[in-house]
Amino acid sequence: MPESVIIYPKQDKLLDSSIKQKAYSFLEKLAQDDSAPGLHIEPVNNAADARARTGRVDQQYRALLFKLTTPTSTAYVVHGIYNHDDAYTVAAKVKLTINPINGLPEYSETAAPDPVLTWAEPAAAEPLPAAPQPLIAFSAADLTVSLGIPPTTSEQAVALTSKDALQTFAQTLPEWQGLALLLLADGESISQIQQELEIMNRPMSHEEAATRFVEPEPVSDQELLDSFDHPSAQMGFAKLAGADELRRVITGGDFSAWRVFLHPQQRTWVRGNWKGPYRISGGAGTGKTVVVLHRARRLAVEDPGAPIVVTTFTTNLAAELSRSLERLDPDLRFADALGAPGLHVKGIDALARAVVQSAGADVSEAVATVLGVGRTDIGGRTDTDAAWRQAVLRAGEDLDEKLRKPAFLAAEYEMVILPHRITQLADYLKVARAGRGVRLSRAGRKAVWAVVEAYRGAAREAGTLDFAEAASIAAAHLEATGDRPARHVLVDEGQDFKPCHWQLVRALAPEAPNDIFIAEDAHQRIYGQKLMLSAYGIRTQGRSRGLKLNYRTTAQNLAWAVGVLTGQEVIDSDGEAETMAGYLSARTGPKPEVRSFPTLTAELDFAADLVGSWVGSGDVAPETVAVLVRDRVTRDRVVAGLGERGVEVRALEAGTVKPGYPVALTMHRAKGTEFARVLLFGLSKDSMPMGLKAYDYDDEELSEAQLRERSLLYVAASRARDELVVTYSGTPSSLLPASQ
Ligand SMILES: Nc1ncnc2c1ncn2[C@@H]1O[C@H](COP(=O)(O)OP(=O)(O)OP(=O)(O)O)[C@@H](O)[C@H]1O
Repeated sequence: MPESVIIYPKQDKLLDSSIKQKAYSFLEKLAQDDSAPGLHIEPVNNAADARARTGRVDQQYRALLFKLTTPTSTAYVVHGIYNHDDAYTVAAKVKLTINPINGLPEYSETAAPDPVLTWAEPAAAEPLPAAPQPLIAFSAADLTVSLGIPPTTSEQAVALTSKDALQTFAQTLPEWQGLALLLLADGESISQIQQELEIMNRPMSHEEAATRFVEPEPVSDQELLDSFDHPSAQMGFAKLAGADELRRVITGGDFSAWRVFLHPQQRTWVRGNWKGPYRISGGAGTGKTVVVLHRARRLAVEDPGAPIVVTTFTTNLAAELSRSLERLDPDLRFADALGAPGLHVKGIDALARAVVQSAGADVSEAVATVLGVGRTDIGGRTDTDAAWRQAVLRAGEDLDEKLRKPAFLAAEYEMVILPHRITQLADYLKVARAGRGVRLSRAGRKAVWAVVEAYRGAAREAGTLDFAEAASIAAAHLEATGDRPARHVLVDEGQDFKPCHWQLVRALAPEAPNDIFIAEDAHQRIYGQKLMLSAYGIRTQGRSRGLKLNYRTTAQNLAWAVGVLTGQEVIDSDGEAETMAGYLSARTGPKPEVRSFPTLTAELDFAADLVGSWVGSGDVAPETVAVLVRDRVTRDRVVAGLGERGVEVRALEAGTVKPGYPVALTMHRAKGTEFARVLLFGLSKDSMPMGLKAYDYDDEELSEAQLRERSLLYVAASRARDELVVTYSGTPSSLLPASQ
């Protein structure tokens, strides 16, 4: 019995939770055998389209489908799951057709459109200026004949004058149309949009187009089926071949299932070939990780013998990348050992450690290059903060009082001394300290160097290395031996990498086409300091225009998150100002709520009620609800406080989110994750910004540290897919954006 292809609409809210399970099992059976008894796949009397079929989901619900039959396959396009009678009413109106201008599949309604327009502009929301400026600078006819946006939609779109109304309107349209309108309103030209969406227009007059939209030309099932392969069609529909893929996407239920389908813009980065390193940038949730995953897969499939490294800043994120790659393609070949064919997915510090360990006794030479004295007892890990304090006590008497801080010393070490492989005072006295805020006189440098020698001496005695030293030594080892254990290196969350990490990335792969691919967002820099990639041998070949479309968060959550960074200058790793202009989301939802409480107890009471109601609603899986906090102490307080109030929440440290319970985690731990509903808890003046005193030795470093705290709040807020609530007790944090 031949399996059917299911073409499924990519809509979050297609199915309500009460019907989900039944709908899943109906579609699974349909994919396996459309003649199975119980499915009742039947043509519809009086249907607008002869391809319409209904299927029995249960006693109450019917699926409305469009059946496409070709000599080699059968496909069902799912229109929706409806109450029994509604399915027939919809079937009487809707036709599956092909857009006469651009060839994309679409539904057309035979009856007049519903006069109740939910997207209508709110009358009182904005004072009406004498002549309101339209947001879209093109005529309705242009939108129709050049892009294929239906005439009525085009007329409505060009009349809109408020962004909110456009946003709401865009949501009611097929995804490619909504996106095209948002991009037009953002100032893009029609030809830019044609390129981005990879659409061509069949030339015709406006009159002819208007007729074609009302009376579409007949199209064959084969043509319709093929039209779903168009990249822009894949924005709105998922073509699922066979029960396995269906199960992965539908019952998988998690957002990452959508990673299977790429936006045309993303495909360019996945498929592109470049002579050397390439870097993409984009705001939170714009699909950078998705690009990295798909590109890694593409390289692994195209070049099966190649050792490929996929790396990121933390071990947790690396584990997540590895799981996502397995989900994306269960047949991918993974390599446990660095240098073996296949995908080797590891955090950058773990990679450094692996290189150092595998070097055996030979590592001594690289240790000497970096630290001045060769040794092989390097198994331990230096506790950097304590070690710098000790070194200051031992040798810091000449060091300016305000520079005796671990934060200053660690930054000087990681940003200047290690990357330049400085092992002697004479070299430190000469080195250019580009990019460092603090000025140092000759005597100042001598005083710093004395502390560095004490730091290194203590680590030598203890047999330890710190993370930056390990990365530096790993890079030096690979450089010296000429060993290049990877053919391709892909980096996610590159904004947090430190100079030694980049030196290691460079040393992992030989300079060759497609050697290094980097995804980063300078706005999310929460660990590192700004730097120039070119200083570490990574010269990116022209920078890719940043990704702008946010797939994760609603426009409302996005606006709040962006508000946290408004007015801040953020520099990317080519030394250029990174902009958030044009960053947009096509999804809408409730406005984030900021709630103030007189006491922590009251804040916890509210948090317990809120989290309890989110979980109790059954709209979302419990593990997609998260409480994000600034530090571990608050996290544990939330877990205990909510527990006492009868709401079980699990603290998330290492490992993955387990199903069944909401989670509480620090904002740092939340990097790279996403949740349906997020509570940012404890956003009071005393808890955020945190730890700035450590940087008060220099104004520039202090403002970088402040920016990192802002970025951290931006990271946290941009984890929220649908709903975001922010609470504090007492005085609010100064980082909260002014109410919008
Ligand atoms: N083409 C796409 N279609 C639908 N959803 C997508 C697409 N690309 C990405 N997404 C979804 O958008 C969300 C964000 O993607 P991703 O994690 O790759 O973004 P990111 O840019 O790496 O975010 P961050 O920088 O915040 O970690 C994910 O849920 C992802 O599955």
